[in-house]
Amino acid sequence: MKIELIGFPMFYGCDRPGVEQGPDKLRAHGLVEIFEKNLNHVNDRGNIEVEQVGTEMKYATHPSMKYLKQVVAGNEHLAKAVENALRNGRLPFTVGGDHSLGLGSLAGVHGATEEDFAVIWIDAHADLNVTETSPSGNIHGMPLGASAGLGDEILTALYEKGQKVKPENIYILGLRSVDEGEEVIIREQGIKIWRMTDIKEKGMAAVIQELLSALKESQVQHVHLSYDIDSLDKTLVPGTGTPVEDGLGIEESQDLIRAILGTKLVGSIDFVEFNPVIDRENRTLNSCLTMLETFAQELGKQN
Ligand SMILES: NC(=[NH2+])NCCC[C@H](N)C(=O)O
Ligand SMILES: [Mn+2]
Ligand SMILES: [Mn+2]
Repeated sequence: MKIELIGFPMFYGCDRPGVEQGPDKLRAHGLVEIFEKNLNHVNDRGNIEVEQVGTEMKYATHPSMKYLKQVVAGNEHLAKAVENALRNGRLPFTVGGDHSLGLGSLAGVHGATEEDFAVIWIDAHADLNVTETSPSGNIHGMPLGASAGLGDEILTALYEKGQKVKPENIYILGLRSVDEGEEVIIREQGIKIWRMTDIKEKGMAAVIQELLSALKESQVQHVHLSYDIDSLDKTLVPGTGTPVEDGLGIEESQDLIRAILGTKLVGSIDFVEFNPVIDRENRTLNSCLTMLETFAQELGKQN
């Protein structure tokens, strides 16, 4: 298993500075070494270039989608990097930055894979908004919807025109903050979800079984795993822009990650929304390092 680490230092998608420091903060605390300890081939290709602009650019390209041009430009670069990594036989592991990077990541996966692939989105939020349903205008609330071909063409046509992933191949886990418009999209598109209430009711083991059997049935050969750290309970991640209570515990999250990676179908990963500037007592940093260690260990078993 060869890993390509990609940093995506962007805050434009969440409109909250600090999250762009996530990749370098994690590097300073051993990100690369965590992977090297567990895997033979790790290439840190550094950070994707992100244009630096001031707040006057927030609504310069669109009346409600913030920093639209900058988000699109950065994600076009990311898509290329992800596609290249996959074509070179590596697993792209993209570290954010805000979750708008799902746009570039999924576009890159779509570019490199011939067949349908699945997306597992672990998140307190659905990130399925379109311009009309978004309560904030923050594009990090839209990447999954746009990748499914919903909403404004500027986002759906990013990197390549059209839908990147079929709604029937989307699985969201950890949900507990879903906007009204997103609820409608989930229903209409038949997107498979497990809310925190489902996880608490059934237990993580049962949810994992449901997820794995649905995946198996779909027969996809590539799974993209997008991990938003705000899926964890807000007490574990004070350093994230949109924390939500009643989230996953570390062990639950580790069980889930181990089971998903255990399928050996995961070919690309995102790790997003760590904002070191608003962290408290390094709680979020430590949660991130613990989870990254779990990712690395499990990927290491795939040799
Ligand atoms: N990737 C995230 N943390 N997304 C949070 C999105 C919050 C809210 N649903 C919005 O669209 O503004
Ligand atoms: Mn998210
Ligand atoms: Mn989230």
